[in-house]
Amino acid sequence: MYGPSHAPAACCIWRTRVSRRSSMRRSDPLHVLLVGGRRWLAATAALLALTWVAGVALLALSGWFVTASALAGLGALAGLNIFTPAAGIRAAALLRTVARYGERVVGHEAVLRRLAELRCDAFERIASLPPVAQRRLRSGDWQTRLVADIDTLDAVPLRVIAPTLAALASTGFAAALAGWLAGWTAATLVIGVAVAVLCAAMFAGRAGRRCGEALVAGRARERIALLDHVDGMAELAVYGRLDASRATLAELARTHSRRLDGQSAVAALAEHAVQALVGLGTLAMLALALSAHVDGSISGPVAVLLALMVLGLGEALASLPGAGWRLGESLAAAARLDFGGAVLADDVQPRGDAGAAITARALVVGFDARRPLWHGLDLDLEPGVPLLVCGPSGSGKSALLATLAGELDPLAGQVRIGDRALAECGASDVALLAQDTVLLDASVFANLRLARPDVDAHEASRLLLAVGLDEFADGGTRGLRTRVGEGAANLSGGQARRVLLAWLLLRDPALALLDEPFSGLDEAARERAMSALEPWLVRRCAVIATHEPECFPAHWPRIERR
Ligand SMILES: Nc1ncnc2c1ncn2[C@@H]1O[C@H](COP(=O)(O)OP(=O)(O)OP(=O)(O)O)[C@@H](O)[C@H]1O
Repeated sequence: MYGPSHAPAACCIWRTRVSRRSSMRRSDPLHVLLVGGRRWLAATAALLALTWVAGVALLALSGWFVTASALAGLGALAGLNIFTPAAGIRAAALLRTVARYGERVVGHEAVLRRLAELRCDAFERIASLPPVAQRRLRSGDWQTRLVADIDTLDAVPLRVIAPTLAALASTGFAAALAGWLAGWTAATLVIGVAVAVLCAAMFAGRAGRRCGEALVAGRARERIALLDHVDGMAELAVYGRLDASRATLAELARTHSRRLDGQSAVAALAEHAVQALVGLGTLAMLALALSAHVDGSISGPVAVLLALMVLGLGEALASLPGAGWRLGESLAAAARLDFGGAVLADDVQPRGDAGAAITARALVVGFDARRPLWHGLDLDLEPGVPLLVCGPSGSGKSALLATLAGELDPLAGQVRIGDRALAECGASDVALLAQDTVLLDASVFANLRLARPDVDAHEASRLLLAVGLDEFADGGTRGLRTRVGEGAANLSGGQARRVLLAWLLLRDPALALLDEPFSGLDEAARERAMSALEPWLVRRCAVIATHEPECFPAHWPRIERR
């Protein structure tokens, strides 16, 4: 309502959520993904290496067996031990299938768990941003960060780190086998092929990084524009800008698909380069092995085994360029989840600010500098002396509260909490109960736990009783687990308001801003809620916008705009 972004309103209740996570989880997402899940990642890489080694063994052993059978001829076949190689081939085939299945299960289990954690972390970060910083994020932007950017990160463990480690292990295995069977020249050739593919991967990585960065930024721009278009459709139609907005969207989509084409071209080029290098490597190994066979140092079947082993290694090496070009996209996505060094609610300056004074100097409030709603307002708020803001409907009471909460930029002047400017304060410093603050479609208890995650059923029930919601307290007719429904459809307006009051009482902000806190309550409910609220209000600075100043103690100061 008060700015370009929907995030503040949507996150209003979430913003209070206090993280109890370890400091590791607050570091950058790649660290969380790789260090936090290192055991799973190691298991994934090991299973992938096993898959590829089994693949190499399968191809090489099959080649050896077919060649040995062919060379032995029909007559001598009876003398050839076919059982050991056949068992080896079957074992390699079975191992390859089982290891591949295990790699998929372990890898995805690990990554999906980590992505879920990252998503919660990112949500907490956005919700904990000071309102001023929160408003800088457009709704499409924070949705892109929470969904698409986090999804992009799954490439790092699954398509970058695990395949690279597994490709190195497979190369090591193939080089060792080649060295054992045909000497150091064959081993060097295997390593040479791997190094050549690695160079191609680095080239693809450099090209892909630029492409990936542009893709991530473009995707965010496209989603922001799309949501702005859908949200503002009525206004765009009224001002005749619908076609222009559609054209912008189409242009963004075209640019995005051009970038995707560019990325596919890099991937295809890298894939062909790997196939060419592996093909050349296979031919080189065949030539080397045949010359060793002519020398008599290795048998014919072993020569074929060596050549096919290089061919089999191609599957492992083919993953390297993909790892390179995906890294750019993932790094760009990870950078977008940094939120400019945003801090979580409990990272913000040590609290104990609950007793701090709030000052506003020469504050000008409004939506239009030519018609300010409040002009040159000076406020000195002391804890224990709540200020009532009165005035007729539309006079700017909510606008003043939104400005004090940092959700609406002042037209001039500034607000300070203690010795800090409002922009430096964390979301936990200010609690705004706006007229449109909503409950989430979850249980009453879950909604209360958003204010303080460690609150127990006993404490939650105590507060619900205090605000007159006996039916939702533990053991009440409906109970704490009552689902509030979408838009609190399962609750009356007065009940929803009192759940929000209980939610507010669980918080400990330096500045409490209440907009018509008792709307929808009858006199008895209002009096009960007031007696719960009053001791909480007088422990901090508070500003209350109201049409009913007579509901509050007569000695509380008030300002009025007519
Ligand atoms: N986003 C906005 N952009 C422009 N003007 C707005 C916006 N939101 C509110 N206004 C206007 O600002 C004025 C003050 O609105 P505000 O909601 O602060 O009044 P209020 O005193 O809180 O009213 P009420 O008592 O009915 O809640 C109104 O004229 C309103 O139409």
